[in-house]
Amino acid sequence: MWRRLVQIRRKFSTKLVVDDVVSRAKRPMRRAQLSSANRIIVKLGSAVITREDECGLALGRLASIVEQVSWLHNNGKEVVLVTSGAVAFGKQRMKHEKLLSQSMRSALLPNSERRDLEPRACAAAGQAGLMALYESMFAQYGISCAQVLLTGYDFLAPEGPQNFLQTLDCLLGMKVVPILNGNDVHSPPPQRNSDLQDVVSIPDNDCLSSLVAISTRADLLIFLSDVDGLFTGHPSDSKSRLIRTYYPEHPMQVSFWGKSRVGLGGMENKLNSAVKAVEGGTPVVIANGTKGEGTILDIVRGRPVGTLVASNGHSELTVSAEQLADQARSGSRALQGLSSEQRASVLHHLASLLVEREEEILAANQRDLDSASDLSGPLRARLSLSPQRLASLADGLRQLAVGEGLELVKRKVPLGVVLVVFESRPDCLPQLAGLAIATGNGLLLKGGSEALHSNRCLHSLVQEALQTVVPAGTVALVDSREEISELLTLEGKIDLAIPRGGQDLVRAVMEMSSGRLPVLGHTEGVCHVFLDQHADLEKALRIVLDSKCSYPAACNALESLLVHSDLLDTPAFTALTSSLKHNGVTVYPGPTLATLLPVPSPVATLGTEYGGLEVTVEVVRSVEEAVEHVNSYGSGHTDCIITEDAEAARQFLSGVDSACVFHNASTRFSDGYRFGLGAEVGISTGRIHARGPVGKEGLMTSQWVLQGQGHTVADFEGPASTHHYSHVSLKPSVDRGSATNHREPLENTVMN
Ligand SMILES: Nc1ncnc2c1ncn2[C@@H]1O[C@H](COP(=O)(O)OP(=O)(O)O)[C@@H](O)[C@H]1O
Ligand SMILES: N[C@@H](CCC(=O)OP(=O)(O)O)C(=O)O
Repeated sequence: MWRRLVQIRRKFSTKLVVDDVVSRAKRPMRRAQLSSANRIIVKLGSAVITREDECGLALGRLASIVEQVSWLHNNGKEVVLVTSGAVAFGKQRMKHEKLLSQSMRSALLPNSERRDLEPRACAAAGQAGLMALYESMFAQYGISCAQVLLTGYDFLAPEGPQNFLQTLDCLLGMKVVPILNGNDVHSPPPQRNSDLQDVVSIPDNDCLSSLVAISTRADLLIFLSDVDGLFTGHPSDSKSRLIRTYYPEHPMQVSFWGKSRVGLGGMENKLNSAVKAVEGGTPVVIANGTKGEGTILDIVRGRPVGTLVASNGHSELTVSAEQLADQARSGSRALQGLSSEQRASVLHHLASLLVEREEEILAANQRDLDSASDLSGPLRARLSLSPQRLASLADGLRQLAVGEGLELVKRKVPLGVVLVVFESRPDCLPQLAGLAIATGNGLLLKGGSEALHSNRCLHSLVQEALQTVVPAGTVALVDSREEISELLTLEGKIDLAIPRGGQDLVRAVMEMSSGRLPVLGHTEGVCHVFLDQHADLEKALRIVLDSKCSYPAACNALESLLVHSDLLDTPAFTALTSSLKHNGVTVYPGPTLATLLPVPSPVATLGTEYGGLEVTVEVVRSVEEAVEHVNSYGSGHTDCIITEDAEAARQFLSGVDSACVFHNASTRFSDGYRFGLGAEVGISTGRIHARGPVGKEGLMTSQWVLQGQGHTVADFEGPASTHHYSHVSLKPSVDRGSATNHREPLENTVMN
């Protein structure tokens, strides 16, 4: 079968393939681009068309497909249907006929003349029924359709495929939906091993669709089958995974066996046909046509449905999302195999590169800043790098490199592969890479497009530092948003997703992953400082100014200042507000303050993260009220009380339910580097164990190691038990792989 296909293709290619096919084929294709596809070929496999119980056509499914095709057609797209199912449907009809006439035939015909169900005869019978149905369904939408039956000769004729192309053009021009199938009646008899010279049949409709896609220069070919797409192995095997994107330039390991209930070609043939179509310039999506409604429209809208087979633009660097995850996983394993000294040397190398290549990094950063004129003030501030920032990043990496190696029984192990999506701040990149290297994790990074050049520059330095010891793919930079949505569905390939940015980003990541991956949320920072009536004015001034003005774009900057009502008429309050103004800070009164002082109208909403030189000032009457305000309007990030009254401080620190609660200290201390974590994965405002600035421990999990000497549970439990659990604390044991310095003593169960 495949030899015949190759033969047809070879002949076909020499006749038809036009120059621009090569350039069309080399265009990289992303899902989002599918929405601009104009000419779309939809191929329906036999299993989509016929019912599972072999009783007739699957009317519900077909109606939904016809409805979607009609919608596309009525919205200006040129849709060509390629329908299989004539043989399968015809077989059902003929079986019925055969049963009816069985007794008569067996009486009249000698054994030698009884015939089995002949596929060509079945196709002839089935095709008429199929077309009748399509006609009546399309008529519901006011659309006419036309039958086009093709053979290999249509492609191989001396004059080329122009005859049928002209017919197609004419039909499309007249807004008629062409419905294609192979002309099975012209096939050689099934038992004959055909002479390749005389081949006029096309092996199957996957092959036919790809030939049609290439010759009509279609923008998209959709294969609808009875499985969700191309899997790494047979879909019924629990170890198989759906492949979301397949780049022919980077073939993946796929095994094939079996076909659909009634299919002819099988998945291997479908993939081969898809690859040919891609080489001819048409991207392909293989998806399930038997479940759910709207699959075709979802594909055309660029949603991550099925498997996209497309060119990556022949880029050596582009690999699929899954391959990126696989590379990061094997990189993580390689990192785990390194000694702590080797890992520390990578971190030191990266730290030196950040300092030595300062000029290169700042130039890349300047390119981003130059093209970011429309970015809001806070985002622009976060985007900007400086020599000081690079020096402190380098310092943080050197801190990460210090490992003491503590022996643990419940040992710490890397999570595996972590995906971090971050906005604006390029300085996140070396921090996150450092944390991943220190903990032995593979890392996939997606930064904002506004920091493209800075991120690429910093990532190349990470690769440079890494490549002497582990594969470069251990820390990968992901290019497109589309890859992120694919990566977020890769259960088992990615162990944790961390969005670092505003609430919108966190929400988008959670939605895209829809519960398939654990997500460690780092959301906004609406930090409060409460000025108690027993505050020291001098401390208050220093803390408030530092919290607000030292880096207003940071998530740990002050956004809401709460002032005890007793301070309102004091020189302390006046001094504080005028010094804020003096430092360029715009003050917005809260609703209560607005009723007490002759100030302009109050802020519309409390709990705003300004990210710039702006602050809300509100009045509260007690510590309890301050605590309640913070818990209601804060984001659970960092909140501080300024007071000399120990009881007030105790009340605030125990009442406020945030990741970080401070007494007489700037909110800006809330930071992984300042907490001695070297660098931070992010600041978690969630309530799981990783809370506040999350350093290496956020990228680690644990593993229990049990050393026995032939112990069984029966030795400890039940009437014949000879041992008992004593749960005595033991000395810590070995820490696998990580160059980390876990100091917490862990308890171990001893069995005697
Ligand atoms: N690696 C694989 N991924 C997906 N499907 C596979 C794979 N290997 C074999 N198959 C089989 O391929 C079938 C789809 O191909 P095919 O029988 O040609 O379908 P259709 O009739 O829709 O053209 C599926 O039903 C599945 O059983
Ligand atoms: N012309 C044949 C095509 C068969 C075919 O290619 O089947 P499938 O592999 O299900 O797409 C028919 O209509 O049954």
